[in-house]
Amino acid sequence: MTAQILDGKATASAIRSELAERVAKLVATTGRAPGLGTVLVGDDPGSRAYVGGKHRDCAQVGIASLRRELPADASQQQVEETIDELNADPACTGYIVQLPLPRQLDANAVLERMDPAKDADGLHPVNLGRLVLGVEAPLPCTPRGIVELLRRYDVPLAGARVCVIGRGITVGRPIGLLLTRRSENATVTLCHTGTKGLAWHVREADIVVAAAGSPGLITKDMLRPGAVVLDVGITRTDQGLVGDIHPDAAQVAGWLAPMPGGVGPMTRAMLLANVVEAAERNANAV
Ligand SMILES: Nc1nc2c(c(=O)[nH]1)N[C@@H](CN(C=O)c1ccc(C(=O)N[C@@H](CCC(=O)O)C(=O)O)cc1)CN2
Repeated sequence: MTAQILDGKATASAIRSELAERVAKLVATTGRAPGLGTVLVGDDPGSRAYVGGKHRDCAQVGIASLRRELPADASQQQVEETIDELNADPACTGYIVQLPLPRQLDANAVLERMDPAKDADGLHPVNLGRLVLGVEAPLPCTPRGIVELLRRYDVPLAGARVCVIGRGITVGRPIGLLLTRRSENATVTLCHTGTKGLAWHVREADIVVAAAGSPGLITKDMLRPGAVVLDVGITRTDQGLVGDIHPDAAQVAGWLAPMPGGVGPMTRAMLLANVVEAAERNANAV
């Protein structure tokens, strides 16, 4: 067996076309394009590339770009002043702070300082709290992208056993909250570095979301034959980018969202969706 591909690149491209139409409508009705702001601190090449990709996507769908860059040794105060400026800027519909931040900065304090209504990443504590409460809020982009990718390929979630590996703030923790909503109705096991018997948990799962950042962690012998496998891990090595799913896993999986070309492009598309939805909410509020 060779896994069928959950093609995030093609799906994200289709979503961008849908969003471009919604942006054109917003421009026609409000006279203004939505604006996405990004705050990039330091010069990590990966973070710089992701931010660049976000602005290229914006240009494609007609969203305006507001780029803020700070040096690697920026102080907490400098970052918070940038946050205050974007909170106050009417041209900024929503924005993100590219993570991770350099060590000297308190990322939680930065996220808390954001206006929750402008939080395009769904990572402000108020928005994460709304997710827990089941109240409408912008959703974190990678978890939302995973759910959207599975939905567009008709992969059933109701009753599915999902094993998530990784407990980070952008993927592992929020995906459990999303998938266990009544509308998705999956059962989620969240594994992490303290989990005993990882292979047992993975083998129990119908759907595996690997977001540990540990190259080749999930091997074919760990998988239930036919499982749906999503590779969210990205490690930069001298040999290039390596995912958490070992290449051999494709021999056993039923469906595979590969890295690259699976969940990553969906993350970017969902950021645009969050911005367009914020702009639509603002337009309906006036
Ligand atoms: N504020 C945030 N920071 C981070 C997030 C996030 O959602 N919000 N997620 C990641 C980085 N990220 C977006 O910011 C991101 C990661 C990967 C991709 C992507 O398209 N990956 C490609 C492969 C990488 C490449 O080609 O260079 C793929 O999977 O095809 C997009 C966005 C951490 N920080």
